[in-house]
Amino acid sequence: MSAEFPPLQNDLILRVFKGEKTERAPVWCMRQAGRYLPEFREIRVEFDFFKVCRTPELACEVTLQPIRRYEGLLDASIIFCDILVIPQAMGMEVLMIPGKGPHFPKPLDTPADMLELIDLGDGYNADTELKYAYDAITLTRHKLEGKVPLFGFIGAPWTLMAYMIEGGGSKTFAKAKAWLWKYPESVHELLERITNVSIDFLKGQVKAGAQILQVFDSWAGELSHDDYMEFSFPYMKKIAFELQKTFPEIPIVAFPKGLHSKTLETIALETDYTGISLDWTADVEGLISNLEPKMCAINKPLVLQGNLDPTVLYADKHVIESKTENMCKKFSSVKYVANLGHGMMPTHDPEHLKWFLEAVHKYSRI
Ligand SMILES: Cc1c2[nH]c(c1CCC(=O)O)Cc1[nH]c(c(CCC(=O)O)c1C)Cc1[nH]c(c(CCC(=O)O)c1C)Cc1[nH]c(c(CCC(=O)O)c1C)C2
Repeated sequence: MSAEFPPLQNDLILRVFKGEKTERAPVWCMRQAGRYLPEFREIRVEFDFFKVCRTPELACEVTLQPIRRYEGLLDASIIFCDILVIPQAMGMEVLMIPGKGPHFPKPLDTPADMLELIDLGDGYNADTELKYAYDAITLTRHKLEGKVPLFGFIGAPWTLMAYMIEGGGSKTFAKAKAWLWKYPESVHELLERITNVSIDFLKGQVKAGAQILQVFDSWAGELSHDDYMEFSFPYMKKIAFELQKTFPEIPIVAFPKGLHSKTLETIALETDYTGISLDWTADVEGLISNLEPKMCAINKPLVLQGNLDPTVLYADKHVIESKTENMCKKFSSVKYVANLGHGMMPTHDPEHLKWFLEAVHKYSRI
């Protein structure tokens, strides 16, 4: 399958995920395609958000925009899509309201509403329902001309469940968390169903040409360690297990945003994730000193990704450089992929991102 694609010219990030020491840290950014780029906003004037996701030529174009703009500075691309295409594929309506974010006109209110959800399966499967995403990935692999590898992604089951119940973003996640205590059996059924669709979707993305995968558990930090272990961990674990079983050569990264060291350690030690992406609140030095000997003992390299606070990109060049240098130093003893601790923001200045990328190139060199 991959033999049909142009040969890869920059495999830095793939080598890090294999546990190799590299000449410098590879770098990419979550939401590197998006509203902070004027060329993206131009496309969004004309096309609705999900229209862009569903039109392979448009999704490919916006995926390539940052690769073109930051020529030679980014070491990976990520397919333009959204985590909410899974709830859509399961039959829920999701709108993207400009300036506000995702909106579900009919969120799940009680477990009875789960009856209307569709499982991808016989006659209605991920291959047909999410074909647009696979076509976008295949087209993008060709159009990238082997410049950098392409990430595919999904949202973690807990994070998707939270959106499906809240109907959009939330400050407290009170509705989604109330389900955990009121309807634990239905919650596990729902998480299992989302997990199975997600596994099919990730496998389809790899078959279409994705070379690395990331699972975004953006709302992991809303759960205590014990609740994370009950309501997110088993499903996260199953996803990595199934993907590694089928595609052992494809790295898979977990981004469990907002978790503390104990839970992060459990993910590193007890799952098949190739790497863990950290946000800026993580205790990097503490995590590395505790975890590295334990990973050594199980013969698994510790690969970490992250974690500059995205708001640092509002600072001037000098501050961005010194914060990036400091970040690179903290991770220098492990296999490391530089990134932000969360996504680019619409009000970021594209020039400031360039300073960050250049600083990684400069300060992560060994
Ligand atoms: C650019 C963009 C995206 N999604 C949304 C936007 C902005 C909307 C617009 O253009 O109008 C709406 C869009 N979609 C979502 C949100 C978050 C809403 C909220 O805060 O609750 C918004 C504004 C939901 C979503 N969507 C995603 C996550 C996980 C990462 C994270 O935590 O930020 C989440 C939580 C993943 C995502 N979403 C996107 C990507 C593309 C690839 C890239 O990174 O360049 C990715 C990986 C693309």
